Amino acid sequence: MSAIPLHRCPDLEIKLDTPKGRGVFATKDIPAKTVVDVCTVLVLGLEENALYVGRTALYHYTYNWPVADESGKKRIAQAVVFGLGSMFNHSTQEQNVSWERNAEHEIITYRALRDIRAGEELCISYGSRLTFKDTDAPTPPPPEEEMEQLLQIQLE
Ligand SMILES: C[S@@+](CC[C@H](N)C(=O)[O-])C[C@H]1O[C@@H](n2cnc3c(N)ncnc32)[C@H](O)[C@@H]1O
Repeated sequence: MSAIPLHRCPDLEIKLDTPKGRGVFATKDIPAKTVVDVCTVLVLGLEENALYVGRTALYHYTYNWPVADESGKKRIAQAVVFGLGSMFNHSTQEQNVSWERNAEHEIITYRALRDIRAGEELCISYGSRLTFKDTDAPTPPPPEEEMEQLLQIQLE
């Protein structure tokens, strides 16, 4: 019988009313490299996702998952992640948690990328294609400043 050892850091809480909705926060300091959670996933069929799940709120909770279709061609399916994996918000600049897929065992392992202080939110990266307005995206410079920067580059 094969088995997957589970780890979940106990020093966490879900805050319900952040600008990103619910989010995962540290209640104590968490050292770098700590396994924060090991989550199982449910890999959706390619059609199942396109026809049904992609039209529901679950669409915002699934992860890309590599699969092979009937002809052995590599495709990207979607997977529903159970446990805290579905509660981590995205940060473009301040992610402090990494995630690693294990396609064979259908799990994702989340680890602290650095020391995380009590009170900090635990954020991962969703990649560059977001389906929502990022509340902590960097503010672009005002147009005049941008033009000045462009002129500077052209002069150099
Ligand atoms: C996987 S869920 C994360 C948990 C979610 N906050 C909740 O309350 O269920 C992904 C959703 O969280 C929100 N979210 C995550 N990161 C965000 C960010 N940087 N800015 C704004 N909203 C974010 C978006 O609504 C997104 O569709």
